[in-house]
Amino acid sequence: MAEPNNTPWPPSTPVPGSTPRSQSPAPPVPSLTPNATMSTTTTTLPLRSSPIATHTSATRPIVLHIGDPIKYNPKTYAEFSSAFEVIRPSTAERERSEFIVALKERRWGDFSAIFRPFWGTGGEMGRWDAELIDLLPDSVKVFASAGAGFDWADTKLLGEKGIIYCNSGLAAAEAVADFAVVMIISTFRHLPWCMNAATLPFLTSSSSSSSSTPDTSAAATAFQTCHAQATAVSHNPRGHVLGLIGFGNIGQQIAAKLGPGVFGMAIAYHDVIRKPLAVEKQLHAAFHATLDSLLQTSDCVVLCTPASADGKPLITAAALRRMRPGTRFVNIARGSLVDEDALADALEEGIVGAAALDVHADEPRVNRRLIAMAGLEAGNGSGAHPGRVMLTCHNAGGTVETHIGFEELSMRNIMAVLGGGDAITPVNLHFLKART
Ligand SMILES: O=CC(=O)O
Repeated sequence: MAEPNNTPWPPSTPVPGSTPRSQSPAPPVPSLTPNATMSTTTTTLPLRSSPIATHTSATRPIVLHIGDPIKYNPKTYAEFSSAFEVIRPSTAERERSEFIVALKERRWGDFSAIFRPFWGTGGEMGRWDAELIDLLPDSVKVFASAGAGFDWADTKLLGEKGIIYCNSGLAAAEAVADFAVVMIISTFRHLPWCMNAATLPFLTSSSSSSSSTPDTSAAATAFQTCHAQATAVSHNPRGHVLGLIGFGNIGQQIAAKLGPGVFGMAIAYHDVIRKPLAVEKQLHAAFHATLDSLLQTSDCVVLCTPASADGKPLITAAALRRMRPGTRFVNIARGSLVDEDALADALEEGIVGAAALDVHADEPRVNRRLIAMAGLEAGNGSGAHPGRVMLTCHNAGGTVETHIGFEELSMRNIMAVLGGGDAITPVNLHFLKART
C-alpha cells in the first residue's frame, strides 16, 4: 500500500552550493490536468509516495540506468537500488552502434525500466526511434527521464509498445519560468543593447588589457548612445498583454510571476486543452481558443509548449504575420517550433520588435541573421536599433535545483510504476490507451 508522503515539490532541503536566506515557497500553481499535447507536464502537487514492491534479490526488476550516477539524492537512491537491480551501461556501451548490439544480444537481460536522470549524459545513443524501441524487451514498462522536453524519444511508439514515458518538466518548471521572466523583460528593455554597449566595444578594442574603459573611444560612444537612446524604445511590462502558447506548469508559473499584482501584465493563453476555470481565475488568465486570436492580442508572445509531434514549426511566416506590429517574441520551449529565417524577416520588417531565444532550431548552431541583430549593429529594418535579440545557450532549465528534481522525480516515477501504482508525470498515456 502506498504510504502518505508529504514531500513538497520542489523539495525544501537545502541545496548543495546555495544558501538561500529564506525558503520561500514556489508561487502557487493549482492542481492541474494530465499532460496535453500543447502543455508542458501538468501534475497535482505535492508528489505522492510510490508503492514499492518488495523483491528478493533474485527477482528484483532490472532498471537500465543510462548516464551519470546519481549525485544529489542518496536516500532515495538507497531505496531505489534496494528495490531494483540497477545496471548502468558504460559510456562506450551507450554509443548508438554499441547500444544496438547490446540490445540485440540482450546484454542487460529483461529490464523493466529505463532511467535517465540527467540531460547532460544518457543521450549518447541518440534519438529513441523505431530502430532502438523495436529492440526493447517486452518487459520494459516505463522510461523515466530528465528533461521537460521529450522530442528525443518517439513517445507515441513507446506508448504503442506499452511503455509509459515520464518526463521531468515538473522539476524544471521554476527554473524555466524564472529564465523566461528575464527574457520577457529583456524584450521590453533591450538588455542585449544595454549589456553589449557597456562591454562589447571595450572587449574587442586593442585597449582591452587596460583596467578602465577609455572615455573618448568607440566604447564611450556606444555607452552614451545606448544611455541616451534606449529610453525611447523601452517600456514597462505593466499593462501589456503576455500571450502564452502552452499553459502547463511552465506557462502557469510565468503567469504567476508576471501577472496582475506582481509585474502587472495581463495574462492570455492558448492551449489545446482549456484549463479549469479555477486555474484561469487564480492566474487571471484569459483563454484564446485559437492561436491566431492569441497572436492578434498579445504584446509579447512566449512559446512554452512541447515540440510538435511532426517536428514542424508553429511560429511560421504566416503566424508571424498575425502578430501586431512590434510584438515581442520569446522562445524557452524548443527551437524546432520556430521558423528562424521567418523570424529574422519579421524582425527586419518590424513585425517583431524584439526577441529572446534560449533554444535554437539547429543547436548548438545559432542562426547568423539573429546573431547579427543581437550585437551593436542596427541591422536592417526601418527604425531598428541594436541589440533587439537576446540569445542564450539552452540554459533556461539549467539549475542545481532542477537537476536534484530530475533525479528524484525519475526515480519516483519508476518506483510508482513498477510498484503497481500510477506514474507521476506520464506524457504518453493516450497512446497506451489507444493500444488497448
Ligand atoms: O530543454 C530542457 C528540458 O527539456 O528540460
